[in-house]
Amino acid sequence: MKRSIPIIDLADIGLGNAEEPKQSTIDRVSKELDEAFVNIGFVYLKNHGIDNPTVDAVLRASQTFFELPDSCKDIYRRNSTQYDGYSGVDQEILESKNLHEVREAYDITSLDSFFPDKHQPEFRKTVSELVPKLCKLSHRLLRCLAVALGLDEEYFTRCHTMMCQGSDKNATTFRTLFYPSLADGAIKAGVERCGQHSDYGTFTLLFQDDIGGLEVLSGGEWIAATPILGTVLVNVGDLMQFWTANRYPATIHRVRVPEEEIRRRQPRQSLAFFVHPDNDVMVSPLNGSKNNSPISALAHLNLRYSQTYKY
Ligand SMILES: O=C(O)CCC(=O)C(=O)O
Ligand SMILES: [Fe+2]
Repeated sequence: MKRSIPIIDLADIGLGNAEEPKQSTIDRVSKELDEAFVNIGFVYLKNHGIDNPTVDAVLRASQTFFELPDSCKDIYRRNSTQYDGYSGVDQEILESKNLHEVREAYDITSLDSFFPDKHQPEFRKTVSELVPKLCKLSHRLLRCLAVALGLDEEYFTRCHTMMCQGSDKNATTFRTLFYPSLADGAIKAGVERCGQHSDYGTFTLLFQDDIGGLEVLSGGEWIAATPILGTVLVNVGDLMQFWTANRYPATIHRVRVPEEEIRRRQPRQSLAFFVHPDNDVMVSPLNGSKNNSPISALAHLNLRYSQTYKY
């Protein structure tokens, strides 16, 4: 049977609710998250409390930045020692067989980081509205996951205390992605928008526009992760898979170049929030398995980056 990505209603765990969430909601959401992560590693959340205008404002400000000439964007390029900033087409190849991955991105690990203020001041303003909400929502999900795994409710939040305070402390990254129009000709072998990969950290939150193309590999089949307005998509990262001794799979996903030319001509945008533990947190499987030695969150991430970035 073809699996599908479930939708969970966060109800009073969502950020819209001023009061503490009810224990019954925490218990229900924890159970549903556990089921979704065990079965497919992906889930849509509704009623998360991050409003569409806040998300749309970042998408619009990002688009203006990405449409600048390369000579401007080059000023903000990230490199092997400086995680924050702009990456151009082909700078990150996620699937080694691909010749081209036609994707641009801008990464932020701290709101004090360097932003393209001179060329696009709205970018800092809109990202600074959204990122604190992403941190807050992530903490609420980390609590539910601890409950789901039978741990003390603060187990994971204690390991994620420095999110968005700079990559020297915690590598959690807000990334705005832009997949340019692929106007010319047919689809070519070895050209993707985003090659197949799993994410690296604890989990990822993803907002996507309505263009589509994201697919998730489950039970040997590719399943479309169709955009659903008002939801955020959450998926398990490699480090969480290791932490949970494979209970939660870091599911492989990709973004395909659309087959219909009319859709290929349209750029696609998404916003990803890659949640990582604090750099010095030592991670080992929660079930006590001694098959692998513990690894620090930072060492794990550096290993994964070294496999994908072309500098
Ligand atoms: O753009 C998307 O929808 C997904 C991007 C992604 O998987 C990633 O950047 O890790
Ligand atoms: Fe990803």
